[in-house]
Amino acid sequence: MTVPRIRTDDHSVVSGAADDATDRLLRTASGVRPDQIGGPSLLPGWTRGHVLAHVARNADALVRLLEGAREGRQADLYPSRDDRDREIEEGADRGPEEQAADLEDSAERLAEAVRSMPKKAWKFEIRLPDGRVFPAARIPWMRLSEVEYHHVDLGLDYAPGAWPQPFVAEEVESLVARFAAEEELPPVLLRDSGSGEEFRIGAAAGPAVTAQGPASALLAWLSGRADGSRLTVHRDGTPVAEPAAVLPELPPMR
Ligand SMILES: O=C(O)/C=C/C(=O)CC(=O)C(=O)O
Repeated sequence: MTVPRIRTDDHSVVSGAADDATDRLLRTASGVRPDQIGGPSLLPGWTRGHVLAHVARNADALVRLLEGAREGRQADLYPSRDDRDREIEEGADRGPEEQAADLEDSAERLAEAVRSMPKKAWKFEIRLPDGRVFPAARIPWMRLSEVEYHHVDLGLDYAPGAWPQPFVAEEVESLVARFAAEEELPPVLLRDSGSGEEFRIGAAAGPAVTAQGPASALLAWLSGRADGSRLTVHRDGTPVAEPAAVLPELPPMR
């Protein structure tokens, strides 16, 4: 089976995908009941309200990056990590209607910032404090990732199986690249049961366990959104009854 691909710096195509993802999230957000909003999300210590407030403030943070790129200067996503966390806390306790309205308004501000980017500004090189450097053209992918992962984090009806295939294919490769040389991580050979593709992560010594499943289930585990219990795991060729007890726990990105 050929997996459809998408270039993560194709800002025009990815912006369309991010808008579609945002529409799906808005549909979910507008159906959240008052008794659900303060309930736990899949992210430790965060309610669904924290997740929705974070996605709204992330749109504003990405507008700051886009404005900086447009003006040819480095901009910060957030004034500081403390400011980021404070804004999320402050927004977490709002009711579902206010959350959904903020999500929609902030997404519209981001869409407007994307629309007003001159062509050459997409090439501006962004430098993040963690040392990563990439063209502004990759900002829409940052947004797509935030929206897709955090939609699942709400722990409502949107599950990893709903992630679009092109998103899954790129993110699996990206997380495999991140974890491939991790000395602390026991080796795991991941096999995509749809395409047959294999990926290896973890550089610690010892034989690899194999974990097989649909690409979306591999990504759910790699991104810390699932414990791997939906994967078929073998150790030394023998099926493992409790995959979650054998697979290393990976941290959820927020
Ligand atoms: O690190 C990335 O690739 C993406 C980062 C973001 O989109 C910004 C955030 O993580 C945030 O808004 O907290």
